[in-house]
Amino acid sequence: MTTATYPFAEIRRQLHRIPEPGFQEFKTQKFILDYLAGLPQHRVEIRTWRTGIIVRVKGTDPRQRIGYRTDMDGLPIEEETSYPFRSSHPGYMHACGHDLHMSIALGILTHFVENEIRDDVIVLFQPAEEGPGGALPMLACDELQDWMPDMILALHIAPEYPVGTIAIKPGILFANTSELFIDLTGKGGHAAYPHQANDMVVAAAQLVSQLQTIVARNVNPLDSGVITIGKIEGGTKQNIIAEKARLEGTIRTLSAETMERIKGRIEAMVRGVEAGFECKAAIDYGSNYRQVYNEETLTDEFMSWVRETGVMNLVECREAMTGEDFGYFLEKIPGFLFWLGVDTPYGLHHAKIEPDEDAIALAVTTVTRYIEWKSTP
Ligand SMILES: CC(=O)N[C@@H](CCC[C@H](N)C(=O)O)C(=O)O
Repeated sequence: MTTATYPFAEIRRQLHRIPEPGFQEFKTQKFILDYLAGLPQHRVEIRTWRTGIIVRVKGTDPRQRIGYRTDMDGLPIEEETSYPFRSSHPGYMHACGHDLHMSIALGILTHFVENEIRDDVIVLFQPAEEGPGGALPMLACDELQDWMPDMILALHIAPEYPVGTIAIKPGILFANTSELFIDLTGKGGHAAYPHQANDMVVAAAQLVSQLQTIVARNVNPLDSGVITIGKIEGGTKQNIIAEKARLEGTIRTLSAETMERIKGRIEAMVRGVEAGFECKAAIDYGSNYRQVYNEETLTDEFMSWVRETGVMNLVECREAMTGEDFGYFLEKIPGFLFWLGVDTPYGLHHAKIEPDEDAIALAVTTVTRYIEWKSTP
């Protein structure tokens, strides 16, 4: 961790203390609203939507609305960083950088409150990116309709790149995602009488192993897919045969066709487990996110601008199997998302991740300069 004194790093630390689940970002929303209340009000209009916030920074002679979006929610992870400003919410942590994303959004917004710009700048604080997904309902909400941006951008922290790096590519950047929940119900019983029960721990174990064959055996090796089961629950006590088990996971693909193929194979395997173990199974796909697809013209232009200005180092990266509901914004509005290097040995969703806060000021400078450039007559 650096000892950055930049004010938005301090804001990030305060936000880091209060990670909240999707659509429960009440303290986060209040913190941001309190901050916004301290800004000169004649340049801003503020609307709330559920736990989200939409801010319009008024341009002097607006010809377009330029959007910038940040996510807001934390993750159910018990923090293990060395920070003195660790999460004050037991079992919750900002482990995906949304605290940095929000502080950068506030830095950008503050810049345009203090420095006039021709066009309107719309800053979106979007809840529930980690699930169940705030982007789709936010896009449909009444509060956004007359402020809908003409172009939009966002960033995501990237642990693997040095500070001062932007990594991006035109076209697909993040995968299609689908959550996966499978509930198995059999017959419980005494541990010593397996012949009188249907053990759902054994059924779940077999199903997890079978699911791992789908990408290896059913997906074209030249295509990409991931099935991760991140959580298994089952049973009640060590000497009771489990009546119920639940698998929770996520599916990732680079194409909609592969997503359908994988879901078809999951359904077939689950039917097989039902028959084989004489149990009942229910599949729920939870929330699904569209791929993040960077609009080619704007992305190429942004990449050239970064190279020419030298504001940061530019890396043309490969696509990743991460998901982001910002993909829904990009389906409707031309724009792009880029990775922002934060140089930490621990990856996203890790309890020890400590992003380098020097990236915050660099991101604010880069995005504000870019928006100013796009807004120049
Ligand atoms: C950037 C990032 O880590 N995003 C999350 C999005 C989660 C989508 C959904 N809840 C799922 O688990 O499928 C990710 O895990 O990639």
